Amino acid sequence: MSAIHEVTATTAGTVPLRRALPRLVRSPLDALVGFADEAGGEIVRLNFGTFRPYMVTHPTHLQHVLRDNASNYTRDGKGLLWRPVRRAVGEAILVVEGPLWESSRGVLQPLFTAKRVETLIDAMAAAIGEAVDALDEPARTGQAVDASDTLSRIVCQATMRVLFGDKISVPDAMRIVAALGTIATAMVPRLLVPFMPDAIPMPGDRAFRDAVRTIDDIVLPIISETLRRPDDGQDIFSTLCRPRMVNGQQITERQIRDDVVAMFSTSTETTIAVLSWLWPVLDTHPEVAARLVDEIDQVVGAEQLQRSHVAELRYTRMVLDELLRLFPAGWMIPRTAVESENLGGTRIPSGATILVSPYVTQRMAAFWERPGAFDPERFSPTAPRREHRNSYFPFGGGPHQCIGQYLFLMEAPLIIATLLSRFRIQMHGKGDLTPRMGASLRPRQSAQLTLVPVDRPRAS
Ligand code: HEM
Repeated sequence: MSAIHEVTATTAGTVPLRRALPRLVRSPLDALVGFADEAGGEIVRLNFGTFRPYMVTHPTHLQHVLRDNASNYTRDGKGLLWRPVRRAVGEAILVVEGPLWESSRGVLQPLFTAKRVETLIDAMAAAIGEAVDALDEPARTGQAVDASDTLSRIVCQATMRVLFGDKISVPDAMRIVAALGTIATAMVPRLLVPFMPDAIPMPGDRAFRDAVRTIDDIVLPIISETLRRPDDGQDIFSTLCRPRMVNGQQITERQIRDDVVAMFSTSTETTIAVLSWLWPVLDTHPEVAARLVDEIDQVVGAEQLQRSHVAELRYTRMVLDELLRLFPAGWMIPRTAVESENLGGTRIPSGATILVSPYVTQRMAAFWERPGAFDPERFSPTAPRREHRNSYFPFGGGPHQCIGQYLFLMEAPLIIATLLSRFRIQMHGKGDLTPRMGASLRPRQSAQLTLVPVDRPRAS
């Protein structure tokens, strides 16, 4: 029995509805961090009326939930919090547990190991370079570009090339990204009132349905075609369409569709969301911007970006680590307790909803100095070791740990370095670092950017 069980269990402290509600209405994300700070790392129960989840924030406790006793804290795709996500991605790797999850994870994971990702760097750098070429024209004419659209196009070109075998065209990929954006916004009312039955219409439902149809019209024909003509390609369609049995039955077209959509959404939305914070951060932290540009000038200069550059972009990586601390795309990780247990002195009843949030723990004063300050130095190799190592977990942990983390950590520096080696980027207006709550965390407004070409001869 671990130390976690050796104390007498008490009932979790509760944040009463009358105290929780006004703060949640004003600013839900600040409210969650506030409740966690006030509880000082103890498990706290949030009273949202009929929905009363337990928020687990201490690094020791969350490691227990996500990893050490993961089999007792399942994702329970049928649970309240998952319902809106399930309506979009159905039976996908992101939602289910058991044999179906094992089968999807088993076939997809080999595509994302550190070793395989390493082999994708040059193809990805080339695709990013091609997408960034399209910015030469607005840069030459001084026309502003929208940060979200620009990032979406770059990420789509890179991701469709290395993960989806160019089977989805970039314009179609952009339509899927837009549809997923609609879904993310349209599901917020249902995330806020998760106990509302599907049969009762809510704001956002129609936009949600239309967006799902847009996605299906693009991906279903590709799946049918790949099933008709199987090949040994290493892209996501070919991999998921290979025959495999789950629970004694052949995998269905619907299940393949759900995994394709989940993989599309995780591989694009997360990267776009995290990188969309770069512009407001650089605008409000000119010293970080200067150091980042300086590193990229030194390492990349006028060269075409390639594999050998990535390991040398050390400050770029520190900036990314800090972006992932303050704005982790997967900001909420819900679980359901299978059996009751005593977690760090608090009784967790069977069936309880558990909320683990990288966003919350990574901003708690108990574990981070000046938690709200953007300071990449925290991740410097010479920084003192963190007392609570597990207070940083932007990619989750345990059996469901993100399979895309190596890909992200390769792709994001390539995008930043390609852009900043070719342009000086000015953001219009003032950078605002307050996130908008949604399926992932994005700035409240997409930045408008002016790009000034860096004047130097381009090496071939
Ligand atoms: C900034 C980038 C990203 C962040 C912050 C992030 C975060 C996370 C987190 C927190 C989880 C755990 C969910 C849970 O435990 O329930 C997760 C799972 C997952 N992520 Fe990511 N992710 C990122 C990028 C990606 C990318 C690029 C891909 C795909 C290429 C990806 C694919 C997945 C998948 C498939 C899962 C589910 C794994 C499973 O349940 O077995 N993610 N991610």
